[in-house]
Amino acid sequence: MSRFEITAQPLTAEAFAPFGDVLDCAGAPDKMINAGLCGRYHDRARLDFGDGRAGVSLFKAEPRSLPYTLDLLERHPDGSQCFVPMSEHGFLVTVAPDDGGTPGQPLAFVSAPGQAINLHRGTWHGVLTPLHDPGLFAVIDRIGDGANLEEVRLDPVWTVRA
Ligand SMILES: NC(=O)N[C@@H](O)C(=O)O
Ligand code: NI
Repeated sequence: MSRFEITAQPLTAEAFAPFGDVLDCAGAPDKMINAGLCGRYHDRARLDFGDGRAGVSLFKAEPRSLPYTLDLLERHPDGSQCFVPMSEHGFLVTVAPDDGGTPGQPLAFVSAPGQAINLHRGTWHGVLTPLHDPGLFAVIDRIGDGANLEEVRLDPVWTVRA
C-alpha cells in the first residue's frame, strides 16, 4: 500500500468517537414506547448549532465506488452535521484529526445498513459519499449566518480502498 492509501474500516462508535457519534439500533432500546411497539434509542447525538438554528435538509448525492479518491476535506466551525441514510445501504465516511488548523492523516469508515452519523462541530470530513443508489439522506445541521465552511484541497490526494 502506498503512503497515501487508506483502507476503509467498519464504522464503530468507539473508533468514530473522536470525530462524532454513530447512531444505530444495536442492543436494547433506551425505552419502549407506543404501547411497547417501538423501541426508542434516545438522544444519541451531540448536536450543536452555535448561534444558528437546527435545519433538516434532504441530500440526493451521486453514488461513488471504492477505490475512492479523497481530494477534499472540509469542516463546519459553527455547527455539527448529522447524516441519516434514507435507504438500507452503508456509505463511506472519511474524517481526519485537526493538525494545527489543517487536516491530519485521514481515516475511512464504511457504515453498516441502519447506521447514521453525527459529525461534531469542527470535525474535518469528506463530503457525503454514498456507495449505493439512492444516495438519499436526511441532514440535520446549522442554519445561520456565515459560510460555516472551511475546505482544504488535498495534495497529494488519498486513495481509499475497501
Ligand atoms: N455542503 C454541504 O451541505 N454538505 C457538506 O457539508 C457535506 O458534508 O456533504
Ligand atoms: Ni459537511
